[in-house]
Amino acid sequence: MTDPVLSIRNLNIDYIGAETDFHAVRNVSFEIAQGELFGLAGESGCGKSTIAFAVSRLHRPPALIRKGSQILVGGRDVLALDEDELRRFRWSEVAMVFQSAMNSLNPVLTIETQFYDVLRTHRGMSRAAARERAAELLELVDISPDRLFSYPHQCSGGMRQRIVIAICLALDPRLLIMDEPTTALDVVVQREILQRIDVLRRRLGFSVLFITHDLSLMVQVSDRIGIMLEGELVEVDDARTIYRSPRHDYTRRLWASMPKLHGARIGQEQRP
Ligand SMILES: Nc1ncnc2c1ncn2[C@@H]1O[C@H](COP(=O)(O)OP(=O)(O)OP(=O)(O)O)[C@@H](O)[C@H]1O
Repeated sequence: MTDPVLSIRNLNIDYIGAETDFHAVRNVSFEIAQGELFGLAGESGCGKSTIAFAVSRLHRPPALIRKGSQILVGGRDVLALDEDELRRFRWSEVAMVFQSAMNSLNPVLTIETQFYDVLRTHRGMSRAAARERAAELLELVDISPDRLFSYPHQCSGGMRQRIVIAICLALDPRLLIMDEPTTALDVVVQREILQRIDVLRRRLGFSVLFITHDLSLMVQVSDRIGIMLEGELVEVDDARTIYRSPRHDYTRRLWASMPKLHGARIGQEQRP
């Protein structure tokens, strides 16, 4: 793989306890290429979110990244960034969409003002320029620019989540981390949002780290998938191979627990 967007090497993360420490992420290494959609799967508590938070340095005590761990984004050593560098790095290099992201919009501000806050703070944009850019970004996620003047409560859950994604894309990040981004939404809306992400990453070239419990959606949308078990990454392969010919017994059991797949992979539906 030439110049991966994300490179994780020997990542070890502990949760420090009063009596004992819990080794939540164990010697994990993987890479994500430019434009690649990488899915991370595994049972609840296996360490997926801990990795997602560490990549954007959003982990907080008691989480502690052990010495010897390495996280590079676009070749930069994320673990060595100081506070100023981190502020610039977040949003512009890596943006993160959480499960509850749609509730993270400020209820008393219009959508337009929320775009403006990000674009003014990070790019020094004027209100008029920010409005123009915000309208373009809303169109990317299939939302009419008229919505700029709505408040979050006037938008549906699916629309709010797409607005958050549009705000995340405002600064052209290299990597979008999506941790259970659509879990609170109904399945049709979930699929529509992932289809849109798939089209956008092909068009704009950003990479995606995608975490979900919806394994069939993950298989359909991902290029490669990593399987985690009790803090370790036990298998990584392209989505088709890992689904059809899993090597690890745990991966087999994981697939056995999910409903059978019907229909084409999302990316294939988009291709002519
Ligand atoms: N603040 C914390 N203090 C102590 N242990 C924690 C803390 N946060 C997470 N853990 C533990 O670390 C392990 C990994 O948690 P993590 O949230 O990364 O798992 P996950 O795979 O994302 O789970 P889920 O799919 O349920 O979100 C779990 O055993 C969890 O109990």
